[in-house]
Amino acid sequence: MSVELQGSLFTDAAEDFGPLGSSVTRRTLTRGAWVDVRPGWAGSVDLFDRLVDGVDWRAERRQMYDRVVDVPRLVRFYSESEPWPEPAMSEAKSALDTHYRSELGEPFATAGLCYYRDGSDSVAWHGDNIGRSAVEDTMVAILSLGATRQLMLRPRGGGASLKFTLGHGDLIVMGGSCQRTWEHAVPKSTRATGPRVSVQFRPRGVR
Ligand SMILES: O=C(O)CCC(=O)C(=O)O
Ligand SMILES: [Fe+2]
Repeated sequence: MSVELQGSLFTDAAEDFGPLGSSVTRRTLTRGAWVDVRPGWAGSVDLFDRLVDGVDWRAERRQMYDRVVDVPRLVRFYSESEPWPEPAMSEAKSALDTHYRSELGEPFATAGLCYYRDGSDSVAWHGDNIGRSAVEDTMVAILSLGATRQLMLRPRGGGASLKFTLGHGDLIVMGGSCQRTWEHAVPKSTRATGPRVSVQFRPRGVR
């Protein structure tokens, strides 16, 4: 490997998950909810490939009336007491903690991974409101890797939806009351769509 290449790799690695500082743009929603966006937070890592190949992905099943249906995506949830598969995930968490700790009042603790194999994988409208987020303000930070997909948000109970286009390395943070007053979804895409991995960081007791 040439010295020059080593140099550029070093530079790129140092740029991944850099301090969020003023690179984050906040959009205030209704009812005490907000969304922060930081495009291109992790542009240079090959974290996507390593997660796709290295994680023991599990099919998600969900009770729907009297049937159990497959949820069209693969998932893997890491608690805080379990080793995470990639050091880069811990680096991202550290940078998130540095930026949000005082506002959030606690560190991010868990990492949820979702693998959308193509455009027919999706997640339906929901709030991450299992646990404390059913009654408390909190934050859910999402690092999007791989193919570009839309994350939609809409007020719970009805109202116009907002579309956030998430490309490789983009960060979006849903905060305030967002998990209980708004819903989010990743709709199916009819376009030819490559695979995407979503990494969600949540505080303890929020799911
Ligand atoms: O794919 C995403 O970024 C969203 C995932 C999500 O909302 C969830 O797993 O709760
Ligand atoms: Fe969610």
